[in-house]
Amino acid sequence: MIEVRNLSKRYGGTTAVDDLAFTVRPGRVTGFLGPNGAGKSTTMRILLGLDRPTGGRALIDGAPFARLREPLRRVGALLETTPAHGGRRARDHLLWLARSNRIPEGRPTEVLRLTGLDGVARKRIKHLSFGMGRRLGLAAALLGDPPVLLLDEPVNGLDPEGVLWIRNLMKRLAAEGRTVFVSSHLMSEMAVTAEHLIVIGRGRLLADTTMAGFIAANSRSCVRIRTPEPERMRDVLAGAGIAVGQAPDGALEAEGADPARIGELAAARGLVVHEVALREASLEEAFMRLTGDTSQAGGTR
Ligand SMILES: Nc1ncnc2c1ncn2[C@@H]1O[C@H](COP(=O)(O)OP(=O)(O)OP(=O)(O)O)[C@@H](O)[C@H]1O
Repeated sequence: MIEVRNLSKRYGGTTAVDDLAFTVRPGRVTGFLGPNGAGKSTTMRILLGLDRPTGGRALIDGAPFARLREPLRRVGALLETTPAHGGRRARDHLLWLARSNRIPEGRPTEVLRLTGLDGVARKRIKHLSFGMGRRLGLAAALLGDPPVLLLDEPVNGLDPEGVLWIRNLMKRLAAEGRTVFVSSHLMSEMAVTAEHLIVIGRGRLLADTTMAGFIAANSRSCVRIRTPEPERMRDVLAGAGIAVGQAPDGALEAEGADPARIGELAAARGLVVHEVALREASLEEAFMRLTGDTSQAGGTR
């Protein structure tokens, strides 16, 4: 489990993380969202002992990273820039990591298979494609079979097959009972991957909730109506107390209305309708609504 307690980080006059507190639990994928400059990478770096907090604590299984014994067995991490020696062969890189962390020598072969890299195990890292490099980063993260995984933008720059593969891998790792904490800018991807969300803006916690709860709380669904008699439809709906707006393509839109009720009203007045469809709000819309006024990068105070 990951615990962030009253965490703050200042860089000179910039507050990157501001009294942040949340817990990431095992058994599900937790998405970490926030506009550019919200403090996601800073929080992840502090969790991994790569940066020191100005105040508060960031704990993995109850201890700060620096106090973890055999850290690769406790937490696996994929950062946007995972350093690896380009001249080294993929398998040798993993062997070196395994030896320096008392991980069994057979494990590199296992994680190479798990990440689909068996065929390139002997290639030098600098000759791997971008996607293969990401897979190697994941192989290193999984080397110690850790119960906690921290992944910073893992699907950035991957092709659709790579994106799908990482999505399924994250879900499988969570289903095995691991804590999977993943940051991403890709809302559509998070919507189908994460069950729980931590959303921050300007270093502060904005939401800590289930995916479904987040969308329900921060968005409004609307009913789309297409009819050859829009003016009459407007009047009928207005008479029933339903406010109607207009979509860019000319269709009518009724926020928070019930499609069945609209269908019944139209039928009662003999109105022709070509479409009455409920349009559920997306994670992206909910995110924009919540973070709208926090999305300027930076937090200078
Ligand atoms: N080493 C640093 N020195 C000075 N300021 C920094 C440093 N690292 C981050 N910041 C600032 O802290 C704030 C948070 O940055 P951070 O990279 O953590 O945000 P983020 O949510 O990961 O953003 P992005 O989505 O753009 O990656 C930003 O204002 C950034 O400019």
